[in-house]
Amino acid sequence: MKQSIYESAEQLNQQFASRIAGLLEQGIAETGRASLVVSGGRTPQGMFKQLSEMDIDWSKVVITLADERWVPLSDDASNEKMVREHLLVNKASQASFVGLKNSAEQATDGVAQCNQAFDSIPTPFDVLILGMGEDGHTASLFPCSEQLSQGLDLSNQSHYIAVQPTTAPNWRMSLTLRALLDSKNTFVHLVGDSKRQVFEQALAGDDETEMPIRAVLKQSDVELVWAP
Ligand SMILES: O=C(O)[C@H](O)[C@@H](O)[C@H](O)[C@H](O)COP(=O)(O)O
Repeated sequence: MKQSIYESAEQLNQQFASRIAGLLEQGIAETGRASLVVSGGRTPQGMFKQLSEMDIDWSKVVITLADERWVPLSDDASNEKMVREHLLVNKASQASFVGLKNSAEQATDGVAQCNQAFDSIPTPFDVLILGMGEDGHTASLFPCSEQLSQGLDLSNQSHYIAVQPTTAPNWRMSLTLRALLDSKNTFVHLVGDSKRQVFEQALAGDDETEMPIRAVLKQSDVELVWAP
């Protein structure tokens, strides 16, 4: 597996952001548009700031999320809120954004609308950036959730799945494994020694229901991007 290891999170943020910008430019040159799928959580925030300042034609870029927490957009747990504050600013404010949280009361009732909105995202994705939780979840494919098997089922035609983690608050909306695999460039972006250890553990084993990130690692050409 390709690994890009940096000395510090600052160095990672700068260099990773410029690589992503290059891949998006390449996508625009090839097809006129490009898609960037990002994850929520804390890890990407510093990198988003750097990326937002990259000088590319953001008006041709569609940004979306790998997963979302089913909370109002004003809630601090909202990944869309975080992306709007950290990524859809500066030059990147010209990008289009496809959010996952919609007006459905329950995440399960929001899946159909997410699937419709998916049509406006160029596929295969140009860039997919995944995070990972300490339990081996990625996007919102949580090992503890009842819905995991549907999320990992490659014959599932839905692009999204509503998920209830038992170890984290809020229902989620997540891209399914099948949708996650349809990307030209897939990165797992991790910071810190404990995440690195969990990642090594994921690489060393086989059981996808124990650590769902394994399903992505086994089936796509993932690059690890890491800093201490
Ligand atoms: O909405 C989310 O929770 C995510 O997209 C999730 O998959 C995240 O990437 C990991 O939980 C890591 O989160 P941290 O970066 O906060 O550790």
